[in-house]
Amino acid sequence: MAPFLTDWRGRFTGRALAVLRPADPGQVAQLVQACAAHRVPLVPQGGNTGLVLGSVPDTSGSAVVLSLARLNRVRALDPVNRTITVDAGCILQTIQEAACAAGCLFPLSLAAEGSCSIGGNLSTNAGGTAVLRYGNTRELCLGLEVVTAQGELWDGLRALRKDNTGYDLRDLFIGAEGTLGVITGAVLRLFPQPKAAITALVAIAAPRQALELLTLAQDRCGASLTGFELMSDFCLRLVATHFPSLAQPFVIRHAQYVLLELSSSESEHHAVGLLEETIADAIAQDIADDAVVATSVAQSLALWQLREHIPLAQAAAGKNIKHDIALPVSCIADFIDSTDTRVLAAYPGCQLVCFGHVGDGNLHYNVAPPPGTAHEDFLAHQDAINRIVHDSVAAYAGSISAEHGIGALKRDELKRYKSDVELNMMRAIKAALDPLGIMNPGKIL
Ligand SMILES: O=C(O)CC[C@@H](O)C(=O)O
Ligand SMILES: [Zn+2]
Repeated sequence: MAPFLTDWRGRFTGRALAVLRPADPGQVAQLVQACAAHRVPLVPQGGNTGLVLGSVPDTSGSAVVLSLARLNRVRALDPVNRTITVDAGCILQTIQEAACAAGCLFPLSLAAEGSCSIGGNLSTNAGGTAVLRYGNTRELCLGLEVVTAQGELWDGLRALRKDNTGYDLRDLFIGAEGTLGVITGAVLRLFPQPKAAITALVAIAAPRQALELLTLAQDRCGASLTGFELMSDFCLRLVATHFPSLAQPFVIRHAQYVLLELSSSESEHHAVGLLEETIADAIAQDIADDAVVATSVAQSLALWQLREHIPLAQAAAGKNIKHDIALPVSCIADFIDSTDTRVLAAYPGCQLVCFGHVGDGNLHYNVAPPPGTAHEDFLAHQDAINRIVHDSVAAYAGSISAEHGIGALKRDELKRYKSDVELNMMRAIKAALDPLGIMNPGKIL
């Protein structure tokens, strides 16, 4: 059972009575019925790539893990309706490839796409790198199939873009992290494939310039702007240390970088032209200091690899304290300035690994120990550091979880930052749909 009991970051290992591996939604329903009859808690699990301990059991050993991995079929694809219907255990990359083979795009894209599954993406309302243009997983889902906490199979696999027939149950299960029921299938939206996607790495002096560049790029490029990621020089140095084979384009270092992606429904020529004009404008207005534009798919991929290896480089460096936060885009530079000051005043020398989906107002504000300090020892400061960072998030009316969810890791933080009015509505929903409290207990609430 070992791989099902430990989280991706290796931070926590739970215990379980058993790992259940049903083959189809009917078997999931039967298993949930049996668990309900015997009051056995269930922990639904997809690819187990989550970062907030949402898909591993606690240490009581009283629960079973319900793996959806064998529910891995693409059920149907409708190129005219532009939808794909899939099992919950389908690997995200398999869905992307099936869409591509039909000349369509399924835009959800994140570093774990080779091993995460769509059920987990839906259950956490995963974000990733294409949210700016296509939205979160929630926006990409039209219908769901769910096994309720009573073990009934709800067929909500509607392939409709409009459906105003009462409470939106689909949206309740999305982002519920398996605490209300088990998602077993989904109807997802597909999009036309862009003709070209061009990437650039733009060097800037500070996060404030990233916001100016974002406004400029959105004004100039509109919906063609499909990616906008910020990363500090420290992040790229970390990648260079742990993945020296990845080429770093800048010889002279700059303080911050923006990875910018433009997609065109017209042609590569159009995308390159638009990107070059935008960057030239940014340099003329002193927003950007320098830039490299990828001139081939391989070069584009190499730039994205630098970005996607930041969490891997952090994992290789040792344990760190992660914050996945959302802010109004306009507050990002002020947030970084003021929070850096506060964290560094309390923990001189600690390493701030700040990067993320700035186009969506989503930062990964990760804190690692000062060089030479044992990473394990540093985790003792987790609560105090969370307090500084999350209080700062609250001061800017942000959110303590943008795209990773709450799981068990941030449950106490959620209690601190949500109002009683909101928490009580959430508890009422939980009690109504899962009165026995067997669905992923201890997660979120
Ligand atoms: O490890 C992190 O903090 C972020 C992981 C992921 O959301 C990413 O954007 O790469
Ligand atoms: Zn992210």
